[in-house]
Amino acid sequence: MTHVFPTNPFRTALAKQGRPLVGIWSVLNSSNVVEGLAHSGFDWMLIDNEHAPTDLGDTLSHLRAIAGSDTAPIVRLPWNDPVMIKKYLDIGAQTLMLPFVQSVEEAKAAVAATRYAPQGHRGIAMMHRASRYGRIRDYIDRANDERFLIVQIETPTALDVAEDIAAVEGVDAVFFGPGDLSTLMGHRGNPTHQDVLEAMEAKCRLLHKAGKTVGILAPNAEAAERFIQFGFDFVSVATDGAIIFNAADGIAARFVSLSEANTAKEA
Ligand SMILES: O=C(O)C(=O)C[C@H](O)[C@@H](O)CO
Repeated sequence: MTHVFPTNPFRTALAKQGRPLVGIWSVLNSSNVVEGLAHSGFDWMLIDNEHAPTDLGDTLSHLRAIAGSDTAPIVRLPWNDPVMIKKYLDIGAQTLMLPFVQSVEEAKAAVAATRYAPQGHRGIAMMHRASRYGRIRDYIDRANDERFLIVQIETPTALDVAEDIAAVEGVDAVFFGPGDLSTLMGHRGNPTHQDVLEAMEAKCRLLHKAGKTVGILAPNAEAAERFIQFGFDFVSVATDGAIIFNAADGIAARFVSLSEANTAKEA
């Protein structure tokens, strides 16, 4: 039986759709939620290992839950760390997002960690999920080309050199983090401050001129509309936690007030 290397689904979606890809951010660390959302129609889903209690083993379960759907997984690692990068690639994460990349040197180090020699220094193993436990015979030959690396631009320092970071060979896309960026621009708690939005959009224009792929996380639905209309290449429009807890808060408030009103009427 021949086992074929899966082409990178996120790269395929970017090439195929020709429109901003719509994504969802998963922080709840639940394979049931990931599996359910994988069939909602989002183009991509980010499994967050930076700010969620999600670890390597959890991510493995979530990748299994999303497999077979039309939603492309992206895994955000806790940090730009070569040891973590190796482990996540070995469990079959093909599209990685790395937080807080601030310089060309850091971007180059990230790229090198994702590639086998001679282009990089990813450690070699064959018996892992990514190679179908050794059954994809050309895994090592093709792995460098089938991974997709997204680095986050989320500090003013990184924003200043975003074109240089994006130009590093092997960086496939950059992604703005408005939460950290706004804080470090002096607007803590206000990721949709006009100065922050305009700075990211101005930089996106320059990156697009240079032919680069640019993603962004929308802190709310209005920002999501704005970013899609602006033409960012991929936009996270919601988080699983916000969807569930906002809906739950509304339902609880509605029926608790009904219950209170009814009880007051009866008294
Ligand atoms: O700085 C940001 O914004 C991000 O990097 C995204 C956040 O970390 C994410 O957790 C959404 O709140």
